[in-house]
Formats: sequence, C-alpha cells, structure tokens
Amino acid sequence: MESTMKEIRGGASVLDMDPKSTVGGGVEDVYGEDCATEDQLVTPWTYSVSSGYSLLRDPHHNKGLAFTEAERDSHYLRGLLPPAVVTQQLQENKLMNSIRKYQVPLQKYMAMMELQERNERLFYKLLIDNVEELLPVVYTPTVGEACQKYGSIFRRPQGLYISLKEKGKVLDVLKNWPERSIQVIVVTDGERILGLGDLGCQGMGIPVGKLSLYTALGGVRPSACLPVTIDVGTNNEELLKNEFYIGLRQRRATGQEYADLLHEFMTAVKQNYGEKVLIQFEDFANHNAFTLLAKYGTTHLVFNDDIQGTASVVLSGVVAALKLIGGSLADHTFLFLGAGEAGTGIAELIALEMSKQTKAPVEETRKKVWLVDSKGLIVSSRKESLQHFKKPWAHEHEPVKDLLGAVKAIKPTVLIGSSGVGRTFTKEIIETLSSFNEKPLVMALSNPTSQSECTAEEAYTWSQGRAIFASGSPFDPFEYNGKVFVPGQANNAYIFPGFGLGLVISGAIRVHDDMLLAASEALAKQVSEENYDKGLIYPPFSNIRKISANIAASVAAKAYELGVATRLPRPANLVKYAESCMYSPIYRSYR
Ligand SMILES: NC(=O)C1=CN([C@@H]2O[C@H](COP(=O)(O)OP(=O)(O)OC[C@H]3O[C@@H](n4cnc5c(N)ncnc54)[C@H](OP(=O)(O)O)[C@@H]3O)[C@@H](O)[C@H]2O)C=CC1
Ligand SMILES: CC(=O)C(=O)O
Ligand SMILES: [Mg+2]
Repeated sequence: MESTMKEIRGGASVLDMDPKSTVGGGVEDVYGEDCATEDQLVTPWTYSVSSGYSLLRDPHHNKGLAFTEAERDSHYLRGLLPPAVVTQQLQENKLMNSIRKYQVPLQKYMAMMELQERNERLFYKLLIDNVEELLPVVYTPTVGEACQKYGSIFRRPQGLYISLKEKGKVLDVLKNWPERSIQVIVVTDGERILGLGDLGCQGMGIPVGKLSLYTALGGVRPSACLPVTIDVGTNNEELLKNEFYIGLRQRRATGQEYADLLHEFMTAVKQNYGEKVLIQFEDFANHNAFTLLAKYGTTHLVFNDDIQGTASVVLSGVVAALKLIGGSLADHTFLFLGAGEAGTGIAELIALEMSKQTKAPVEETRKKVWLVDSKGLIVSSRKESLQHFKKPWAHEHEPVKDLLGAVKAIKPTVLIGSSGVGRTFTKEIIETLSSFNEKPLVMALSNPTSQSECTAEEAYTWSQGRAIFASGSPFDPFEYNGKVFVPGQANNAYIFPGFGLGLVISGAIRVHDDMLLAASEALAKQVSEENYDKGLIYPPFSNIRKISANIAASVAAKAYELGVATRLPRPANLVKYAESCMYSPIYRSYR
C-alpha cells in the first residue's frame, strides 16, 4: 500500500509531507484527507447550509440552469453553471424529449430515478405534467423489472434498509434518515412484489415508487415520505446466488424472529414520529399481511394497500360500471381467480357495501361472491384446511376444480383476476362468460403486465367487443370492428395517494373501513359521461390531483365523523383545504 502511494507522490512518503503543501498540485488540503493513507481515519466534512457546489448537488434545492442571475450571485454559483438561464418548463421539455428517445422502458426508469436524485422538483414536475406517460415508467409495469434488476441498477439508497443486522437498533436507524417530519411510510419486506414473488431486499423499488406517487398524485411533500424495506432474507434462490444481490444472503427469518423485528420497527416508528404517521404495508406475503394489519390496526395508523387500497379501487370501478352493465351491486354475482390479499380484500368490501345498501347482514351478502384459488373453487367442504382469510368465502357448493368449471357453475356477471398468474383468463373462459352476459365486467388486476390474467385485446376480441375491461397495469386502446375501446386501469394508485392525504390533513389516528367506502365513492363520482362513452369505469389519470383532493376530502370528512381526526377545528371546505395542502413542484425563489 505504502509503496503504491510513494510512487504516486513521486517517491516522497506521504507521512513526511506537510499537509498544507500544494506541491503536488491542486488546492490546499485543509483537512488532510488527500495526505491520509488509506488506513488512516478521515472526517467526512460537509457544509450545513447548501450553497455553491453543494447546492448544485442537493436534489431538494437544485434547479440546474434555472437558477436566476440573482441566485447565482447570492449563492456562490457563478462559474459553476454555464451562462444560459432557462425556465423549469424548458428543462421539462428537454428531459421529456430525451426520455421519449429511450426505447427500453428500464432506461426511462433509470433516467427518471437519476433525475429524482439530481433535481427533485423537476422530477415531480415531469411526473405530474406527464402522468399518463410516466406512470408506467416509475410504477407498474416497469418498476417490476427495476426490482428484479435492482441489484445491478442500484446507485444510491433511496430509502431505509432495516435488516436483521439492525435488530435492537431500529430506532437509531430511523434517526439516521435525514428528514424529521415524516407523515407517510411505505414499508415492504419484499416477499410478494407485484405478481413477481419474493424479490427480497430488491423490493425497495416498490416503496420508492409508491411514495413518488404519494407526492405526484396525492401532493404529500417528498420530505414527509419515507420508503422502508425490512430485510429478513429471501427464499429466492436466484437472488441468493446472484453476486449483485444487495440484501442479506440468507433464507427468510420467520416466526418469532420475524415478528420481533417487525414489532421493533412498529414501536420505533411511533416513538420517533408519533401517533399520526401513516404506515402503509405494501407487497408483504399474505401469511404476514393479514396478521400485521390486524395486530397493528388498533395501535397504529396502518393501511394495507394490497388488501384495502385495492378493495377500494375495485369497488369504485364496479359501482361505476353499473351504469354500463345495469343493475344494483346486489344484482351481480362476483367470481375471483385468486383468494389472497387482493381477492379477499375486495370481496369483503364489496360484501360490506352490498350489506349497507340492502340492509342484509354481511354474512348473507358474502354469498354473492365466490373465489377460486390454486386448488379450485372455495367451498364449504374445504373449510377446515383453508387459511383464515378464505373461510368466510367457503359457501355451500360441490367441489369445482378450476376457473372454467367455476364460471360454468356460478355464472358470474363480474370476473376479477387477482391471482398473480398471467393469461389465466383463457379464450374459453371469456367466451363462456360472454355467453350468458350481454356486458360482462372483466377486471384483470394482476401486475405487472406479464402477469395480467388477460390482455385488453383478448378481453375485447373474445367477448366480441362486449366486455367492460380494466386491468392493474395499463393497456393501450384497442380497435375492434371499427370501434376504439379504451381500457381503464384498476390500480390502487387511484386510491392510496388521496386516501393518505385525507388521513394526514385530518390528523387521523386510525383507519376505518368506512373511509375505504368513502374513498371508493369519491372516485366513482369522478367518472364523467365522456369517460363512460369510451367504456371507461375510471376517470383518466391526467385529472388525478383533483381526484385525490376529492378522495382526501371524503376520507377526512369520514375521519371527523368517526371521531378519529385530531386536526381541530375541522376545515369548513375540505376539498379546498386538501388542495391547499398539496405539494407543488414549481421552483422556489431563494433569497
Ligand atoms: N391492480 C391492483 O391495484 C393490485 C393488483 N394486485 C395484484 O394481484 C396479484 C395477487 O396479489 P395478492 O392477492 O396480494 O397475492 P396473494 O399471494 O395474496 O394471492 C394470490 C392468490 O392467487 C391464487 N393463485 C395463484 N396461482 C393460481 C392459479 N394458477 N390458479 C388459481 N389461483 C391461483 C393463490 O392461491 P392459493 O391461496 O391456493 O395459493 C392466492 O389465493 C398480484 O399480481 C398483484 O400484483 C395486488 C394488489 C393491487
Ligand atoms: C398495485 C399493487 O399494489 C400491486 O400490484 O401489488
Ligand atoms: Mg402492492
């Protein structure tokens, strides 16, 4: 080591050198960092006020060429930037041009992540102004591929990693995060990333992506958002063997060891950020998801997006679709492929809403809803062996082994895919469904696109243009027999940003099912006649900030009504209040 250093410095030992010497060229090495040998300790000095060079490298404050002449003078930026001064709009146009030139979605994703790390406000301006174009880049489907390759594309940490190594020190880890006023945490343990399975620590792409939507779609300040990945290992053998894997190289901890780390995390969050921080559970496997939600639902402000957010968005789509397919909710029969978090979560909210509408007990309305899992139709003869969340759906019926058999036996009017398995709505299934429904409602919820139960083209073609179709990941409009069909996106991204904003602005301390119903209703109300004419059951994402403000207002109103809101007095106009709280990505002027 020493001999290498001597060669570099022309033979003089670094230890003999005057630390202030500039003989070697360059500026004075005030801190002695350049003179230190590789085994000597140095202090990572930094400035506490962002200015000059460090301002350009601070993503929260950087504006690049948009710094004004006055700002360049007062913030020591002269010479650090070329002379041109441009507008934020011009910066946006330039970046959109270059992002559009990338053919590979993952390149677009990486360009967006690089922008987020370089200039946060510009990132959010792009995302807000071009939401329909960029949502598939920062969110499903591309975020799925990004998680699969996260180890290779990882540049900088974008959230907190809490692994088993941090057991006993989780509170200290939270304190390492640079922001103090956290309002929303999205946390995953990476075990069920979209329909892609266990991606371990690489699941971090999901909390990062969800929180960027919290800001862009729901207006929660980026500094108030904290992405967290809990790393208890992975059972994904390929990742364990992959030299670029960034997580713990061990099989998943389970049982008490798992529960203890999660409990330490939940306790530390409340201790560090208080009672009103929202913890959104995301992409946990169902054997943990239901337990965590039940366990912490009474002590923390928790929300499971896959169970509750998905339920709210799908109920909204179904209610909106009634305008097109006719009848009331209780007139319909629902069949699900997939009886996990999404499937049973949606089923329960549909049954709850039906019960509210008809005044029938929920035990009765559940009978309008049927689910198929990997072993076939869920029926009473299977009850003993079923996981607890499936038991309420074990209705009286003879066993049916697959979805086609179930479609024939149950004759549903609404078919919902929540299995995580692609191409499971076959031609025969859609044709059979269309044989007894004038307008079948088909929702292929599984993400990313590769896992969608069918494509838009398949749904429209096999139903001869009669299906009302929506999917979890977006599909392009499709022309069939001279008519253009526009598929909707049934994705919880419509709900969670506005839902979370509603909780934050009301200072809610608990989530209640009635808030999910309120969010669902608020979303359904935003579907216009023009949307219905195109076969859409969701409003376009281009209006999402207005939609989110309305959802937030409805959720907040419900929080006040239920007595769980702590922000008092209640603002008179909650929509206006929600709008006034929303983050804007427009650059600030610096004094
Ligand atoms: N559009 C949206 O907003 C959302 C979409 N999703 C998507 O939904 C999918 C499922 O998520 P989630 O519910 O959390 O996952 P879970 O793992 O909790 O549930 C999956 C369910 O699908 C069943 N299943 C798996 N393979 C088959 C098969 N070949 N035939 C029949 N059933 C099968 C499983 O059966 P068994 O129980 O027997 O193993 C299980 O009941 C994912 O792809 C996810 O991306 C999730 C949340 C939101
Ligand atoms: C959208 C979502 O939350 C999921 O696919 O898991
Ligand atoms: Mg999810």
